[in-house]
Amino acid sequence: MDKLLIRGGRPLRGEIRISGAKNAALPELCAALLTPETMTLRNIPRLQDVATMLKLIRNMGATAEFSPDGTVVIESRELHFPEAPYEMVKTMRAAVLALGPLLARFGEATVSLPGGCAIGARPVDQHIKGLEKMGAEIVIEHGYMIAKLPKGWTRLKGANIRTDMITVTGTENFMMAAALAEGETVLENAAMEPEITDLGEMLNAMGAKVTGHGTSEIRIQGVEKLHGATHKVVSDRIECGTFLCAVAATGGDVLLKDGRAEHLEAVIDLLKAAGAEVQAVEGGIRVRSEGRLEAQSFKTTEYPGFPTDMQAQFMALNCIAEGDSKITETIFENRFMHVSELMRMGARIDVDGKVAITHGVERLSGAIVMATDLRASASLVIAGLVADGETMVDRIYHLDRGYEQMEAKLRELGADIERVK
Ligand SMILES: CC(=O)N[C@H]1[C@@H](OP(=O)(O)OP(=O)(O)OC[C@H]2O[C@@H](n3ccc(=O)[nH]c3=O)[C@H](O)[C@@H]2O)O[C@H](CO)[C@@H](O)[C@@H]1O
Ligand SMILES: C=C(OP(=O)(O)O)C(=O)O
Repeated sequence: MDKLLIRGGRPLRGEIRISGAKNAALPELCAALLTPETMTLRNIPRLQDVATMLKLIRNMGATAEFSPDGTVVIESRELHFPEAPYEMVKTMRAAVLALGPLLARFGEATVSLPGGCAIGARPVDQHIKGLEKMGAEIVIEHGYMIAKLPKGWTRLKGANIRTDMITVTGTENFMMAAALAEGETVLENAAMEPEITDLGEMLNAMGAKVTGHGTSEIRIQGVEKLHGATHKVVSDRIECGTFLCAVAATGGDVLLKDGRAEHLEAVIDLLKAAGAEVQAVEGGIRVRSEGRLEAQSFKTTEYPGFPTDMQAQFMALNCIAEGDSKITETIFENRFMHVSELMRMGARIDVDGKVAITHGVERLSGAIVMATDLRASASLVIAGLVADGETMVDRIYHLDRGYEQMEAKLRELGADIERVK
């Protein structure tokens, strides 16, 4: 199993390019199934989750060519197997995003229930309820959601859907299903993440009629057919935020090309309050930092609030900053798995339910630590970059799910980091 060996203590300098967003690429690969015509997606990141999604859609009968320049060309004229089997869903929850498009275009879908994961229970009840409001008949059998249209129906019907909480992939499933439904769908309490806006733009490029994406009320006027199109995946704000935290923690001066400051306001405001210099520049974001930063308290909330996917990385920064911080996780009930590993490196953290209090220490010391989920892994890498001596991060298959060439990018910036078997 691959591990990362990091010798800490080097500032980061230079420039790297931020990749396309995992959380936009995954729904958009599924959205390509909404048309029999050729779809071209550019700026697709080379990640384990993308490889799993491509395997999934090829398994259904679609063709998908991934070129070295990050372009994926997909054709799904017919699908002989509109299913997302457990084997694939268990390693990538986002496979649930196949449900909406398959049902909308083929009138049937069989998708494994994802089950819980390290960060929480993560049920998909809202996805099911919303699609049922559009007329879908969904039964749970043998761990699978088996969905079909009622007898005599050829399309889903538009509906008013108000979810009990804001759900990102739920909103995406409804947008894709509604694009081919009969009549209008109104999504209230919709997620507003930049990945939702990007999906809306892609659907519109395919001939869909989506308005309000990026606000809490999205309207989709269903059309009979969608056509082929080309779309460029938005840049990954979480990868960008992770590098911002890494530079703020180690000190240095880095240009993050293609980083979108307007998608990271909550994170950037907090980094500035901590004492880092962060500037939107033409074509990216420049971050500079020196000396010890001041710890910052924050609470994770839906976009445009502080993202839960950045909580672990900012916590690593707070651990070596001056003073205490209070971190409240409101999205997932079990997203502090990195705490005990950070403590093994000398961090001082108290956890009580959904609140973690960090007490800044002057230095961390390298240790063997274990990654438990994607962003927890990123926080351990940041801790390793500032720690004295060697840090070995084990189980980095989590990291490979969502970061493209993280160690190569860090090495380019001067970090002493290598992948070992
Ligand atoms: C592929 C992708 O885009 N993943 C992101 C997406 O995950 P994902 O879309 O799975 O997360 P949601 O926005 O759906 O989850 C928000 C909260 O709602 C709950 N919930 C959600 C759906 C449902 O049917 N029932 C229910 O109870 C979840 O357990 C969680 O507590 O948004 C999360 C929150 O920003 C991010 O951390 C993930 O990186
Ligand atoms: C939790 C995440 O992803 P997923 O929803 O794919 O598990 C993440 O990207 O931090």
